[in-house]
Amino acid sequence: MNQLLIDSRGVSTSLRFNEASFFIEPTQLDGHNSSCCAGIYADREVKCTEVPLRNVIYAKVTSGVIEVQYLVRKGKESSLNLATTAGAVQNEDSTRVKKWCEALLLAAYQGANPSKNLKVLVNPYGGKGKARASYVSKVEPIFLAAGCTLDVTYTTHGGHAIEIAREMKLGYDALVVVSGDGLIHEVLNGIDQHEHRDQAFCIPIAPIPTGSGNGMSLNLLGLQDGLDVCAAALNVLKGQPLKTDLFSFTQGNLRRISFMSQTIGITADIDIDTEHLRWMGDTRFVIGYIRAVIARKSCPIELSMKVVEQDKSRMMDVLHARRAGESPSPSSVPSLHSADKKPDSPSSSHEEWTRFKRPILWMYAGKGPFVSRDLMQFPVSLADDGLIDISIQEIVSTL
Ligand SMILES: Nc1ncnc2c1ncn2[C@@H]1O[C@H](COP(=O)(O)OP(=O)(O)OP(=O)(O)O)[C@@H](O)[C@H]1O
Repeated sequence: MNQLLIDSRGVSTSLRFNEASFFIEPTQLDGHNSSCCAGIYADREVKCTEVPLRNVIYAKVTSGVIEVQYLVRKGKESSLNLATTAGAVQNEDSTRVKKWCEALLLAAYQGANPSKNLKVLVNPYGGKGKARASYVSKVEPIFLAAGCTLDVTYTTHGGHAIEIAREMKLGYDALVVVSGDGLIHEVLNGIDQHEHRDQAFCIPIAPIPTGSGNGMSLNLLGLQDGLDVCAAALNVLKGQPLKTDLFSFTQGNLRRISFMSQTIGITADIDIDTEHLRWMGDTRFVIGYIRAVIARKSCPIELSMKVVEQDKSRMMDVLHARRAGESPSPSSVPSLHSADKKPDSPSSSHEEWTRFKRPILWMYAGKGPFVSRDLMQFPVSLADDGLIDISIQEIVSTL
């Protein structure tokens, strides 16, 4: 039977797991186990804690004391926190207890190694400036509990992450970026200059959301968990690598890699004009947007694009088919273009380009869906569809 009895702070407690969950359940002191997941123990309520196996971080036994660490929520809507159940094992031989811990870990990690080799970058300047505190108090304890090897660098200046990623050793299981999207942008551009660029691009990048927008984390983990640093740390340990498109863009002679969005007009100004409002978190973008819309600053652009789809309902059909697994993701990813290869231009290509030349308030191009919690800018975007989604706000008369 897959159950262990421990003495946890004077209370006899049963630990067991099945293929979905790990259960911690106080039992009767006389050793008679309650058979369900809630009951009456003495004159107080006995509660069984059910933890999804995905949230189990580690289990070990040392000198007859077992310790299981896992992430739990205090309430349905609250964020995850690291918790520990520990106690002396009752009437069990040590070999069986060791095997029980191994079996729990095997189920919780589905055979993967919990103890990962991680390169961690922390940007103390991002968002509200709380990255260092969040990392030390919440994220690092989770990695250490899982037995990870950590190589941590706190960035000291803008551009620092480019330098680190450019020189980075290969062989990390993941590159953990404790910041917002700006630092991820730097990391990708550093990797783009790496001596072994293709291999370096294969190291998964895992965001821990401590910036302002945190679009990448929201897109990976969803609205409930996208801003939860513990959920993001869990993703580092348990997530599966996901391939995503990158864009290359050139401004003057400078070529850069972009992963989320490029924008022109007031949406670009918002980011820059609200730098002094960092203390507000992502609310700074809402304030900036309202101010800019009232000012209605016109932006002249000329845009040439190869249009794949303009019909919104057909875009939704494609999205639903992918989500339902009816249409497969692209089986092979095109190889990376070298930095000196210029994309074809409207004048050099025979393919059909659509030209747009009217005054606008903003043009937003990229992948999503979210660029921040309040802005689902690219609702039908898929990570690997090979497309850049473009939305344009023309200036319309209010008369
Ligand atoms: N120690 C530092 N001091 C000043 N700036 C830094 C430092 N370390 C990194 N930076 C810069 O901070 C910029 C913003 O970082 P980050 O993306 O983490 O936060 P954010 O802009 O608040 O979040 P988001 O991009 O999600 O809106 C980065 O592009 C980087 O150039």
